[in-house]
Amino acid sequence: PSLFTATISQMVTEIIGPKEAGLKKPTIPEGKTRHLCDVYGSLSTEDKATFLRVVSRQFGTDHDEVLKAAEGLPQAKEKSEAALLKAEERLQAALVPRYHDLFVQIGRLEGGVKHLVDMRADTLDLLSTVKDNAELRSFSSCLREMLSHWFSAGLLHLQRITWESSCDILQKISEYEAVHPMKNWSDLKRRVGPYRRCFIFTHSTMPREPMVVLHTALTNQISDNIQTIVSTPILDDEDVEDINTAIFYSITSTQKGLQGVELGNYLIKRVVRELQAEFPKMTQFSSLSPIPGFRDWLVGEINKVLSSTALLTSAELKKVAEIAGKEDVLPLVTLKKLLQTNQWMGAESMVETLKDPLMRLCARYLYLEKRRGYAVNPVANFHLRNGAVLWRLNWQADTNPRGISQSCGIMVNYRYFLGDTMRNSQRYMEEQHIEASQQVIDLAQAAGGVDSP
Ligand SMILES: CC(C)(COP(=O)(O)OP(=O)(O)O)[C@@H](O)C(=O)NCCC(N)=O
Repeated sequence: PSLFTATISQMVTEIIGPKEAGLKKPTIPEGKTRHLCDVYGSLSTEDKATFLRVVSRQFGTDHDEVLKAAEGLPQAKEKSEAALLKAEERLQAALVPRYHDLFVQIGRLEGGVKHLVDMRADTLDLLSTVKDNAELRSFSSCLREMLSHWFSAGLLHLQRITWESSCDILQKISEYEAVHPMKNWSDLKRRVGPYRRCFIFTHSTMPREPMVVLHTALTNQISDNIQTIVSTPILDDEDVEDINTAIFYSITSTQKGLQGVELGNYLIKRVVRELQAEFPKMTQFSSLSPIPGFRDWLVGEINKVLSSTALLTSAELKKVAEIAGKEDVLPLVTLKKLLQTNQWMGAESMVETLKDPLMRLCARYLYLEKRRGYAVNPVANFHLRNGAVLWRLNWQADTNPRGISQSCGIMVNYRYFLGDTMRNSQRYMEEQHIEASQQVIDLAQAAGGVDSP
C-alpha cells in the first residue's frame, strides 16, 4: 500500500507542481493528467478509496500557510489598503486546497468533467461508509462547488422528450426512472403522451445523457392518486381547455456525483416557465410525491412505546385488537405486524380504523420529525428547499404494494405558489420554518407534540 500511496502522490505532484511552486504553475503536459485519469478509472473500488483518502489528506489546504497568512492581516491593515488587499489575496490562495488545481487540470480534458462527476460519486459512496472524515468531506464539497459552476442553469440544455424522441434517450428515461418504475413500452408511451410532459436537462460534457428527468401530468385539478396518472390508459388527444394544473409526479437526478448541485430544483423552475408559456391558463403547480420511510419510521416509533397510547388512542387500539381478533396481544404489537406485512389493507374495517391515526402520524412525520433542523424525509426536504408548501396528505393515494410498504399508501402534494417560493425557501433554509396548510397542521397537532403556529 505504501508504494501505491507514494505513486499516487508522485503522479498528483507532477500534475499540480510541488508545494513550493506556489502560484507559479508550470504548464502541465496533458498526457500526465490523462494518464492519472486512466489509472484512477482502472482501480478497484478499494484502491479508489485509497486514492481518494491519500489525495484528500496530502493535497488539502496547508493549515500552517493559512495561519501565517491570517496572522499577517492585522499588520497589513495598519500599513495600508494595498498591503491589506495583498495579505487577503495571500490568505485566499492559502485557503484553496491543492487538489483544486488537480480538478482544474482534469476538467480541461476531453471527458474530464464526466470523470470528475464519477469521482465525486465515488467520494460520496466512500463517505457513506466511513465515520466522519473531515478531509474527505472537504474534498467532496470542493468538488461539488466546482461542478456546480459547470452545471449551472445557463449551461444546461432543456429538452422535451416525446414518443418521437430517439430510442437511446427514451430507453434511458425508462431505465433511470427511480420513483414509479416503468414495466414496459406502453408505460413509457403513456408517460410521454397526451396530458403528459417529460423534460430533461442535458449537458455538453455528457451528450445524449439525461442529467435529471422530470415527469409532469397535465390535469384540471390537483391529483390525489398516482394510479390515475401512471396506470389509466389515455385515449384521446389533449384538450387545452381541460388543462389548468401541472402535477410533478416523478423527478430523478441521474448522476450521483451531482448530488447537492440542485439540478432538480433548476429543472422544476424551468419547466414551470415552459408550461406557463404553453398553457397561459395554467394556475396550479404541485407535486404528487411519495413519502419514502414513513412506514419504517412508524414501526420504529411503535417499538419505543409498545404499551402506551402515545400513537393511537385507546379506542383505536381496542378496535385494532378486535378486528384482528387478537385481544390477548398488545394492540401495538398486532399493528406493527399488520404494517410490516401490508395485511392491514386486507379488511375494509381495518383500513377505516387506521385512516385517522395513520394520517395524523404521517403529518407528524413530515411536519415535526427533523434532522439537524430540516425535514427528516428527503423528498419533503427537497421540495421545501425549493420553496413549496406542505399542502395536502392523500389517503389511499398509492395502492401499489410498493406504496403501501413505503408509506401506508399515503402520498403528499407539495404545492408551488409561484409568488411565494423564494420567501418560503429562504424561511426554510434560514429559520427551518416549514410552510404547511391548515389540513397538515391540524393533523400533526392531533398527533400531539405540535404547538399551534
Ligand atoms: C429528488 C432529487 C431529484 C433531488 O435532486 P436535486 O435537485 O439535484 O437535489 P440535490 O440532490 O442536488 O440536493 C434527487 O435527490 C433524486 O433523484 N432522488 C431519488 C429519486 C426521488 N425523486 O426520490
